[in-house]
Amino acid sequence: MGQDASLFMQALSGTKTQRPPLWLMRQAGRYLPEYRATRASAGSFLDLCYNPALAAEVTMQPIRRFGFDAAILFSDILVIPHALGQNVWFAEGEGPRLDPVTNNSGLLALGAPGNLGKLDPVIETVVRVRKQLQEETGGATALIGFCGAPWTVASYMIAGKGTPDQAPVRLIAYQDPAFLQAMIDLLVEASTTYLVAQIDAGAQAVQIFESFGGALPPALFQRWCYEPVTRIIRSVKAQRPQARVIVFARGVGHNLMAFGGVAEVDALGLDWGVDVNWAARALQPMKTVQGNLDPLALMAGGEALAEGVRRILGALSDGPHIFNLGHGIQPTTPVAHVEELVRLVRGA
Ligand SMILES: Cc1c2[nH]c(c1CCC(=O)O)Cc1[nH]c(c(CCC(=O)O)c1C)Cc1[nH]c(c(CCC(=O)O)c1C)Cc1[nH]c(c(C)c1CCC(=O)O)C2
Repeated sequence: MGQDASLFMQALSGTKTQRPPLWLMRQAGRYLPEYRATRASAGSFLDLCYNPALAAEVTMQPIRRFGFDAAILFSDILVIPHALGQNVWFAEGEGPRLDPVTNNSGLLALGAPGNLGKLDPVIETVVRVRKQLQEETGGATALIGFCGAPWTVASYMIAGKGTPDQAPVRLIAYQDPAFLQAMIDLLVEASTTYLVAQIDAGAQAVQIFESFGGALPPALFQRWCYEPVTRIIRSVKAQRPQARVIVFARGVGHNLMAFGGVAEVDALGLDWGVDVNWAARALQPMKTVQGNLDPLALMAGGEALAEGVRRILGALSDGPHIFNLGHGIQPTTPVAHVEELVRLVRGA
């Protein structure tokens, strides 16, 4: 079965499909009891990311339960700094922690961008998932690989944790742009190598998560979001033209138009702050759009969920559209609400 046989790949290739394909950002995770069970048996979160059998298992869990149209590789955006030699760990209940890198000597202590051997188990996970998808869905479910965008990953590398408004990286962007540029360049190179490896292992599409794009003032957007992300995409597409690329730049508003003008971008992710009627007019004529249900409408369920789904389908059904949330699913979301979402989107 060719890759265009899946609804998801058709939509990503610019086709308006009969119903929008559906998947959810962070669809493998703590809202699923079977994830919590596997996670408990794996050891640490990074142990789970680097265990191909278990990582493949949790990637498949939401596919088996909900029949989503795409699976997303189970890993994390912070495996790149980890592979480059930065100390990264996930403190229980606190989120990611890293030993901060704040100057050139810290950067020089990290490994070369081409040396990503630590990520071999993640690449092995991609191989396994693609095989399982082929066996269990006949290829009807596509496989998405991913990485974080350089600005978002750099914000963790510099601050050593998640920070309100990404103040540490923003300050460095003003105080020491040469250092930040060196870090971003390292991440562009490593991310490109990593995405090409995921594609070669079986990922049909890749998504770049610029989760903290909204922290960038307009004057800084071009240099720290648009340029690094576009460099990655152009390089990946030059090497693997068959791959499809989704940009999820959260909080950048009308700057999504900039990515709409990049020929190598196939789809634009819409966060829950984007007006879908604007997206239908301004973005969808250029690109497939993906999103943008508020994850809290899904958590709430009932009429809030039904109304959110109706509004999105009403605005975006005239062009290529992939149904998704406007950001990752929250851990306390009831599974029954996800089942309801699937029914609503499939019109069943
Ligand atoms: C910023 C970011 C991170 N990781 C990611 C982003 C970008 C997307 C976004 O903005 O949400 C991306 C990510 N993280 C994870 C995936 C796996 C695939 C999937 O989407 O199902 C993906 C695509 C697993 C994960 N990554 C993490 C978990 C939870 C850890 C656990 O199970 O203990 C999972 C399932 C940990 C993580 N990893 C990160 C944070 C902030 C946290 C802690 C917060 C949280 O727990 O949700 C960094």
